[in-house]
Parts: sequence; structure tokens; C-alpha cells
Amino acid sequence: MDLASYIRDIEDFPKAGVIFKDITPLLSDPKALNKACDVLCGFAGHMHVDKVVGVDSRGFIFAPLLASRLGAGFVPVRKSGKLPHTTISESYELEYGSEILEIHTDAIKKGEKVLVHDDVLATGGTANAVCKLIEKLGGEVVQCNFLIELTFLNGAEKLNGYQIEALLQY
Ligand SMILES: O=P(O)(O)OC[C@H]1O[C@H](OP(=O)(O)OP(=O)(O)O)[C@H](O)[C@@H]1O
Ligand SMILES: Nc1ncnc2[nH]cnc12
Repeated sequence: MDLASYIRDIEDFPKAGVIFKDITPLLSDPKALNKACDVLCGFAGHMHVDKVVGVDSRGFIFAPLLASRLGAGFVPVRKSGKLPHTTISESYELEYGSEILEIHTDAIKKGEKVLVHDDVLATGGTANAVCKLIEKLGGEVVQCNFLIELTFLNGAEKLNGYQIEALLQY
């Protein structure tokens, strides 16, 4: 099954010059959705994972599915002002803007093994900020996995030292 054929390019979204990778055709096809989930799970299938961290908002689509299949808990990292309990935060730059991400201080215990999931690795700003939040709480990032890696934006360089897996590379 060619999962790349379910990804749609949208030019100049959300800003002029950006080619946006739209994953909604893949999500709406039952077989493609299931296959993507199988491959993402397979990346981490050999590891012990305590928590899967998903990144607001498209990271929330697969991360809870991965957590459930891997026997781990799910932890949301959210854009600022959305989490109700005590948080720590990190500011960062991404392909088309800048943002602040937050995590609940009690979401990860010291020494827990954490899998980070997001739909797209572009410049790596987002994933790098997420790894910093996890490490500030004493967690160990065992893998960062993505549906899509935009290799020409060199995000992997910002995640130097972390294991990175991506289902599709452009
Ligand atoms: O590698 P980077 O350059 O940091 O970009 C990757 C991030 O950009 C997108 O999120 P976005 O902030 O657009 O939010 P969304 O998931 O709510 O659409 C994507 O889902 C990643 O989280
Ligand atoms: N080009 C892109 N397409 C989809 N999501 C993104 N996040 C950052 N850059 C992106």
C-alpha cells in the first residue's frame, strides 16, 4: 500500500511559500489509517515505553492509538493556556511561526521512558521543545516518531542524539 499517495500538497498554506502536507486523505481511508498506525507502532514495538507524548494538535490523532497498542499512557503537550493544572513551558520556532508549548508537571515521572509522536517533522523546533519539556521533568526520550519528515528542512539536526523514525520522507 502506497501511503504517500494519501498525502495531499496544499500550496501557500498557512503562509505564502509553504507547501503544506495535508494528512486528512490518509486519515479518512480505513485501510491507510490502520496501516499507518501499524508502521508507527512497529517503530517502537521492541522498546519499553511508559508514556507516549502527542503534540497539539495533529499529534493527538495517532499518539493515543500508539499508547493504547504499546501498553503505555498518553500525555498531551499543548499550546499555551490550554492545560488546566500546573505546567512548565517552552517557547520555540516552527516552519511558519513561533509558539509556546506546555506540559503538566505531574504528567511524567522521573526515569519514565517516553515516546514522542507528531504528524510532521519540519524544522524540528516543535519536537525539540517537546523533548526539553520531557527532560525537565526527568523523563527519558526513547524515540521521536513522525508520519512525515520534510528532510529538506533539516529537522533531524535539531534532534541530534535522539532516535528518529518517519513513515514518509520528502
Ligand atoms: O518541525 P516544525 O517546524 O516545528 O513543525 C512541525 C509542527 O508543525 C505542525 O504543527 P502546528 O504548530 O502547525 O499545529 P497543528 O498541529 O495544530 O496544526 C506539525 O503538526 C508539527 O507539530
Ligand atoms: N509543510 C508542512 N506541512 C504540514 N505540517 C507542517 N508543519 C510544519 N511544516 C509543515
